[in-house]
Amino acid sequence: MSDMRLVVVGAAGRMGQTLIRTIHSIPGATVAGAIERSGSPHLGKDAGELAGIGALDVPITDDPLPVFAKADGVLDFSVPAATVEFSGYAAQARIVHVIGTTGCSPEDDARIAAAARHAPIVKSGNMSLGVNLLAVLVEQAARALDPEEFDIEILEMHHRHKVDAPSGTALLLGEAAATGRNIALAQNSVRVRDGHTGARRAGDIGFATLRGGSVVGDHSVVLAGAGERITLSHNAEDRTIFARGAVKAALWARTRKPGLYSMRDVLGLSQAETPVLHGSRQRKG
Ligand SMILES: NC(=O)C1=CN([C@@H]2O[C@H](COP(=O)(O)OP(=O)(O)OC[C@H]3O[C@@H](n4cnc5c(N)ncnc54)[C@H](OP(=O)(O)O)[C@@H]3O)[C@@H](O)[C@H]2O)C=CC1
Ligand SMILES: O=C(O)C1=N[C@H](C(=O)O)C[C@H](O)C1
Repeated sequence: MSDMRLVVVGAAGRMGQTLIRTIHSIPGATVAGAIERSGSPHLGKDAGELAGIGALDVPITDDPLPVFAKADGVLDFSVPAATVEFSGYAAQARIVHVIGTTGCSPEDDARIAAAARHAPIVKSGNMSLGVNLLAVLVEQAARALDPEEFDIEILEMHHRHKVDAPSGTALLLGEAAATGRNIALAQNSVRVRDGHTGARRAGDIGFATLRGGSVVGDHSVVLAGAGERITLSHNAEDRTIFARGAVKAALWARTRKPGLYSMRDVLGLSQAETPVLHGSRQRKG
């Protein structure tokens, strides 16, 4: 099969630049376009030069339609309003849309699900192998432990520029815990505590958010019982882990039917009792 031609939207952002570098380093994929918002100071610049890998002859543009028409897939780590719009354009072009954008509302998610009727979409709050394996472990731990005896709290820390909370990953881990307990997260989560809150309700899944400095992404799930605590955690040290996952998702989705898929589907963790993850990374040269 020919190289997959991938467009990066939000190409000048932290993830956008990481994606340009990562696509360029992975066999089977090529940078076919780079999109930024209208008015961005980066319009017209070469995407490769901006990402620090030298010219790729891919100018950054704010006109997605002609770029999508010549591409096989879109990697999108931008903002919710743009992601919803791009999901419509990708559906129109019948190309893969990989969505890493977090902070989407239920209405945004409904529009993305509608677009997935026409093209394959992979959406996940975290594209890394480690976090998706962690989610499987959290689900298993939550299933194994009695909610009357073990309280679940999810703690996350990110860099000072992050705009949404709790993080997409914290919510993904909360969903995993809720699935393990066979409950709905929305009805059993406490996302903020302040003032005289009263005692903790058994069965709640709590969230706590820290922001500061340059932290790429730290997540811990604490299962706290009387006299003992289990902590399952993941620390992201480099954004390349998310970008590699996104490219892997695009290559995987290329041969899939229209539908909304998760990173667990891509990594084969959806059904796995004992996940086999050896040799899942590839690199050029
Ligand atoms: N799922 C995962 O694995 C991961 C998800 N993320 C998520 O990805 C998103 C981006 O994160 P990050 O790269 O740190 O953020 P940045 O702010 O660095 O990047 C976002 C980019 O999108 C651009 N943008 C805004 N509006 C549009 C538009 N209409 N069209 C095209 N581009 C637009 C921004 O431009 P400007 O700044 O000029 O407004 C910016 O360059 C966040 O939601 C984050 O949570 C991040 C890492 C991993
Ligand atoms: O904004 C970020 O940086 C990150 N966002 C994602 C999230 O909201 O969980 C994934 C990762 O933790 C980095």
